[in-house]
Amino acid sequence: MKNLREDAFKIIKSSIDFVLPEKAVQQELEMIDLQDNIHIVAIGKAAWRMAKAAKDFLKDKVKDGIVITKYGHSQGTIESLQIYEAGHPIPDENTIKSTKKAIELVQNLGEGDVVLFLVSGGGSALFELPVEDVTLEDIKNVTDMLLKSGANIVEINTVRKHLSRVKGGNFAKLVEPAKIYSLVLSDVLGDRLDSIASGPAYPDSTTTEDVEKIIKKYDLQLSEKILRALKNETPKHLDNVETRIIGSVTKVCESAAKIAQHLGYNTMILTTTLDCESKEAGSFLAAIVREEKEREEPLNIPCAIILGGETVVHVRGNGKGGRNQELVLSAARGIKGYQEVLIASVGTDGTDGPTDAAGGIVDGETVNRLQEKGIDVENALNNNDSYHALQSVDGLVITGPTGTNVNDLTFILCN
Ligand SMILES: Nc1ncnc2c1ncn2[C@@H]1O[C@H](COP(=O)(O)OP(=O)(O)O)[C@@H](O)[C@H]1O
Ligand SMILES: O=C(O)[C@@H](CO)OP(=O)(O)O
Ligand SMILES: [Mg+2]
Repeated sequence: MKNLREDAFKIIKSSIDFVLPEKAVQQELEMIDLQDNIHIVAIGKAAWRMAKAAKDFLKDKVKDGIVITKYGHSQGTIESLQIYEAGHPIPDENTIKSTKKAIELVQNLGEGDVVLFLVSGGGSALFELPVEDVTLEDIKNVTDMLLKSGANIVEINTVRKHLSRVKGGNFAKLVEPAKIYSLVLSDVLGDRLDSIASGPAYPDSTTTEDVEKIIKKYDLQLSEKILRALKNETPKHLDNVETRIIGSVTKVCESAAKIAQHLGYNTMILTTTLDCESKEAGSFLAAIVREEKEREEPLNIPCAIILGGETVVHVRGNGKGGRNQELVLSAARGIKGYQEVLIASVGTDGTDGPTDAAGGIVDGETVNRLQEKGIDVENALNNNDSYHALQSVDGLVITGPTGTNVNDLTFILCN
């Protein structure tokens, strides 16, 4: 007899453990021969763990360095490195303060120096110094507007890159003539290096024309000042940078598949690029569950169907939630009444939206249980209040910050 819920938590824990950055950083550093005089700059939600792994491996070759991560994401001191925490997903004063420290650290380096740049998602909010005339307040407003617009991360970062002195390849320019060796943990679908953390050390493929299209598409109401600033073009060629991707959503899906198989499920990775509206993704997943229960297609039961990606939410309500929680709550509607089924979805970074949950988990009884509590699913979805709905039926997945960040893992279990 299978315990789907127990298995789901095993799959979540083990597959996230598999994509913690330590091993990947060390393996990459083993393959390259970095000289002395290394300066570490680590940004993003996985920055602390990446920097710790690099320092433990390179030891005294590291001259100095800086870590800029999200609040609650650092785990103590690392010898020779300055550690900072700052605001995410909206940047704050500490973002600017620590970014200035990072610039100080690299701006007078010479040709013999190497910056080991450890990049992970979250970097856009944590690493920022706006172009002239643009204030932190402006950046906060634009970020908030973009995050709620339903724009995907590539579009969001296209705009952010054109308002920044460090994003879109600009940081690499500040590091010249020193070299940059970048190790990147990808949380952008398709591993677009100029989008991950807004590509501070990668030639930017987006242009001011792309920015104009995005402003129109999402009807963004921006001031004259911001529109003027957005005319800044980003570097398209960089000569001092080498880049390697050391982890992505594919890895977490592969590891989830392995664990599910080991637990006795017939397993399939359906996609690693799920990118539609969260609610629509939920409806689609419910349709797959029904197909399994009615016809055992596409897999024989017991089965695990795994998806990776990053859905989007057009936030219109004033509730609390995240894209994974919204996805599963939406899915719960379409699997109502089915026995021995489950749908789970989590952010591998351990935080889904501005909540303390990594994501959510629902089954065929979720909607009935919500009704018993007096919660209407449609109302909760319309108000983007998936967190409180799921909380009332023990449907939240809480992991705390994981120290990695490779997008979202979603899966179905059917028995
Ligand atoms: N109440 C809500 N319900 C659903 N999604 C939300 C809500 N509030 C914010 N979000 C979404 O959460 C996203 C930020 O979540 P977060 O997990 O920090 O993203 P990431 O892990 O990609 O940094 C925003 O893009 C926004 O669309
Ligand atoms: O920093 C960023 O630009 C994005 C993508 O890399 O990460 P997150 O969605 O975690 O903020
Ligand atoms: Mg993201």
